[in-house]
Amino acid sequence: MVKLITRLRKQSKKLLTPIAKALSRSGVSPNVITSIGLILSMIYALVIYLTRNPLVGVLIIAISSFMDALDGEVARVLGKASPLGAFLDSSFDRLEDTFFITPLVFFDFSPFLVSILIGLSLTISYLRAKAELVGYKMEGRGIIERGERIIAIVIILIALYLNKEISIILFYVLIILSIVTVIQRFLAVIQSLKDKL
Ligand SMILES: CC(C)CCC[C@@H](C)CCC[C@@H](C)CCC[C@@H](C)CCOC[C@@H](COP(=O)(O)O[C@@H]1[C@H](O)[C@H](OP(=O)(O)O)[C@@H](O)[C@H](O)[C@H]1O)OCC[C@H](C)CCC[C@H](C)CCC[C@H](C)CCCC(C)C
Ligand SMILES: Nc1ccn([C@@H]2O[C@H](COP(=O)(O)O)[C@@H](O)[C@H]2O)c(=O)n1
Ligand SMILES: [Mg+2]
Ligand SMILES: [Mg+2]
Repeated sequence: MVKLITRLRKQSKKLLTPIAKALSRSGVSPNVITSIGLILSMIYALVIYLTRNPLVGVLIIAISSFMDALDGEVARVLGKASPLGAFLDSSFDRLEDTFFITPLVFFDFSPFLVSILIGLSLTISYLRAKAELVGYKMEGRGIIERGERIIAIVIILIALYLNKEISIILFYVLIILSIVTVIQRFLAVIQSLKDKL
C-alpha cells in the first residue's frame, strides 16, 4: 500500500513547486520559512489557550504544515539544500509536534495521556534519527509517521467541533497507533542490526 503521505508528497509537488519558484525569486531563505513554521506552531498553542477554537487551530496547523513542506521545496529550487537546513527542519518538527499536541489539554483530554502522546511522538522520530546513525533508512516505516500524526490532530480538532465523543475515540486510536509505530520501528532496527551480527 502506498502510504498516504507518499501520495500526498507527490501530489503536493504540483502545488508546492510553483510557489517555491515564486518565493525563490523573492530571495526568501528556506530557513526563514522553516522558522515561520515553528513560530506558527507556538501561535497555535497560544490561540488554543486563549480561544479554545479548534477550527482556527486547524487553519494555523495547515499553514504551519504548509511551511514545513514548502521549506524543503524552496531549498531544492534554489539549490541550497543544506545540512543546517535539514537539522533545523527536523529539530523544529519536534518542537512543532510538542506545540501541536500539548494544547489538547485545553479541550479536557487527560493531561497524563497527552503527555504520553507527546513522548510517543518524540520517540517515533528519535528512533528514526538513531536508526539513520546506524545506516538504517527509516523513512516510511511505521503506521503513524509525522504527516499522519498532524492529519490525525487536525481531524481530532474538527471532531471536537462536531462531536466530542468521536474526538475522544480518535485520541485513543492515535495513542494506540503511536505505540504500534514505536514497536514497529524498534523491531525493524533490531532485526536489521541482528542480521548484521
Ligand atoms: C474530517 C476530514 C474530512 C478532514 C481532513 C483534514 C485533513 C485530511 C487535511 C489536513 C491537511 C493539513 C492541515 C495537514 C497536512 C499535514 C502533513 C501532510 C504535512 C506535514 O508535513 C509532514 C512532513 C513529514 O515531515 P518531514 O518529512 O518534513 O520531516 C521528517 C519528520 O519530521 C520525521 O518525523 P517522523 O519520523 O515521521 O515522526 C523525522 O524523523 C525526520 O527527521 C524529518 O525530516 O511530510 C511532508 C509531506 C508532504 C510534502 C506534505 C504535503 C503537505 C501539504 C502541501 C500541506 C497542505 C496543508 C494545507 C492543506 C494547505 C492549506 C494552507 C492554507 C494557506 C490554509
Ligand atoms: N530550511 C531548510 C528546510 C529543508 N531543507 C532541505 O529539505 C529537506 C526537507 O524537505 P521537506 O520537503 O521535508 O521540507 C531537508 O532534509 C533539507 O535537505 C533545507 O535545506 N533547508
Ligand atoms: Mg520541511
Ligand atoms: Mg519540518
